[in-house]
Amino acid sequence: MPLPQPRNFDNSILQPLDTMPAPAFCPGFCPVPQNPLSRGLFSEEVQFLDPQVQLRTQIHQETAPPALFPRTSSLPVAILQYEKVYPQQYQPEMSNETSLPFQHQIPQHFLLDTHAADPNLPREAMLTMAAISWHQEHPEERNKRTGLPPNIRPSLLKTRFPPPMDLKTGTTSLRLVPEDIPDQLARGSLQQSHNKGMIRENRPQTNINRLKKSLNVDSPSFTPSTLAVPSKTSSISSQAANAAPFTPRSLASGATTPAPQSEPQPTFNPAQIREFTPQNYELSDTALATDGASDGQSAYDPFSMTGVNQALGTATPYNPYDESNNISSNGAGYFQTPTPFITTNQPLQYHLYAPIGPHREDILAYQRHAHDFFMPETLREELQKKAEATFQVMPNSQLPTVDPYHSLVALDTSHRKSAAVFGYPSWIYKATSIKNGHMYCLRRLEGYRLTNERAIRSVKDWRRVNCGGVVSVVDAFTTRAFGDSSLVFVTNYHPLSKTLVEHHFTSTNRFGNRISQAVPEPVLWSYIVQISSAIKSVHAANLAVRCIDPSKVILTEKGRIRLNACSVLDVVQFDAQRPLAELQQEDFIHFGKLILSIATNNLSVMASHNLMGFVDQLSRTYTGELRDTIIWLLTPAQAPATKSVVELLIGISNHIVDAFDSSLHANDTLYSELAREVENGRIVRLLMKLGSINERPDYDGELNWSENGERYVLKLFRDYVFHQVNAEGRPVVDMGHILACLNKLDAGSQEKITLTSRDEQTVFVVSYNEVKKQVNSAWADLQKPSRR
Ligand SMILES: Nc1ncnc2c1ncn2[C@@H]1O[C@H](COP(=O)(O)OP(=O)(O)OP(=O)(O)O)[C@@H](O)[C@H]1O
Repeated sequence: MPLPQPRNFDNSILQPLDTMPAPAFCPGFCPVPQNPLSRGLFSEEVQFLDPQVQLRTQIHQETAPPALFPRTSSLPVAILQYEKVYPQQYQPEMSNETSLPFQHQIPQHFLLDTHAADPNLPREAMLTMAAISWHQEHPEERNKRTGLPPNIRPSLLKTRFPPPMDLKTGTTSLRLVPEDIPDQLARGSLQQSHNKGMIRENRPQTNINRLKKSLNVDSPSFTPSTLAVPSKTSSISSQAANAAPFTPRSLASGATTPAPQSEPQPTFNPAQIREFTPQNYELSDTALATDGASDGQSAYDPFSMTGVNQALGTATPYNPYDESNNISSNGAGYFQTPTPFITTNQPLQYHLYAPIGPHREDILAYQRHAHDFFMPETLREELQKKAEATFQVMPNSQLPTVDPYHSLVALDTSHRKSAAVFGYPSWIYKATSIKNGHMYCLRRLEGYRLTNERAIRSVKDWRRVNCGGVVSVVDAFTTRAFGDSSLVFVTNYHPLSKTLVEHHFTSTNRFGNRISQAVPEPVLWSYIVQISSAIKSVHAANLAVRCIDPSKVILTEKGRIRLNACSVLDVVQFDAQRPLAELQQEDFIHFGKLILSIATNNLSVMASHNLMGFVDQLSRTYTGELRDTIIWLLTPAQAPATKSVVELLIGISNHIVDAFDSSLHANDTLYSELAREVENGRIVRLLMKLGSINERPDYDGELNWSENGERYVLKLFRDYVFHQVNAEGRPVVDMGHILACLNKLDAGSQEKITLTSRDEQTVFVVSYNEVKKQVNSAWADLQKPSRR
């Protein structure tokens, strides 16, 4: 079969597809990403819409410039800057500006740095100098060798995925299409594709018969009717959307009548195809040309900020995320009635979230790990473990319900209970309150008999103590639910907390021997500052802590301690009626012993009366200032003088400032993490909206609701974000791309993207802002009450 000769191609590369011999080398286009990762052999598939011909050319890797491919390159190259030509014309035709034989159409978003979350995307393409000069220097030879009609022009075959990145086999596709497709063919093809309902076609189009039937973006049949006659009600004008890509050539050149109108056909009227008819494209926006200045006319903009709205002259009638609109802002509402379900005790798979593999430190700003978009793994794991501990239940538990607390879980780590601290063995449980669903910590003193009602009422005073360094006391009562007479103290629950004994005195080496490691001095100062602040609050409430013991101070987060079991001794030793001033002075001594025991790593300090030996040990490891502070705490004031906590605070003010500063830093860090999660929360909301709209089987009796009007663009947008494929039809899975797209959608960016229908016959160029309005409009539809 004699092959038609494309004007711009050396006919040596013309091969019929069905025989498909090894393609001959032909200099041509080579999209070359700047990122050195993507270097490698690159081939291009060139197809002609001419039913007879499909071409395939192989681009040799040696077309790459020496600078980019030092090992293999030898030929000089010219670099095409597509940014220059793209905004003016998206029409797949030869660019006069560059006087190059083919213009490789790369959608603009591939060229933008902001889109560079995927480092694989090329930002410019190359044409070998050899190819340019051959085409320029041999016009006659080229005409002689290539015989395609002059209306054959190249265009992109696939635009919905980024040009490929496969190191070895990356391919992209060009195709050549006639400038004016015979109308019969066009009509037939479009009708077919319309009837097929845009059935997905994933495979690269290699079938000539398919080409016969299909259209391309050049076809005038796809011209929206409203583009031909721009009107005020047209929601997307070509000017507004920079929608040159949608403009048939005749429109771009100033003609107002596209080809189909000059030859009316009863079988096809593009204006009847809802997908391509902009009258439903944007329900309320009449001024897209003003770059979103008409936002106020949309039903609502849930993401708008007041300041921005003012700047844009917009008004938001209803913002569903406005705090005032929230029905319930208390997350605890979700857990109000936890059911005591039986669960196998499987640990969460924390490792699944952890970034695995080598960490590359030398990556550029835009080459980020997916994990960079989320909170640090350590923090996430800590929070998840705490959540898991909080909602842990004990299947088949023998523990009773202690009204109003149920689902008791024992927190004690040992069965051996000493009565050393309170005079009674004490047990600790986590429990859920039936009143509000919150978790509390129950401390049960076994075998306690209440003799004086006033004793238990003293706990009420502890409710007034509101200090971050004290575990809040909620309630106290006696109960026989455990089969004995028990006294129960209810305090706040801090999941996965450890006592200072567990934290500092139980670490062992691999032989089971205790490690005695000196606790760093800054840690001790941090404890001193925190406990001083707690004591200040307690003393200010006319109470005494009484129980400052390493086993009754809990570590709830890293470096964060709280005084626990306050109020217990007030009840248990109520009858002793010791004066408050004496108890408060005693607090300083207990405080001094606590720090001394941690500093010397010796628990016997707490019971010892001769402390000077321990104090002397301090000077080996710690500064004189710490030693002096401990001595001050341990030394009773000479009567009638008393020590006050304010005195202490003045003495350690230096360290208080340090602690305050590090607390501010920690606060800042958490705040920025929180801000990052806020963005992720927004993305989840966007996904929920898109998920509700996309592929909805019917809406208000309308079966194709999710396929029609603006929803069709959303469907294509979903493909663009989630279903990208490379030239071989393989999925391109890039979380960076997904997140970047969704963030831009959320922000309503003016950046334009190219959306291609699944049969690759229709191309929309829309901005994220327009897609965002479509999402909001469709979402508003869904929220409307039924019309029936
Ligand atoms: N409010 C609380 N929230 C969460 N866990 C707590 C709370 N209070 C104590 N715990 C945990 O319960 C466990 C037991 O605490 P407890 O005060 O009984 O210490 P202990 O070392 O068992 O002392 P003792 O031998 O005197 O009973 C510890 O792991 C502690 O971290």
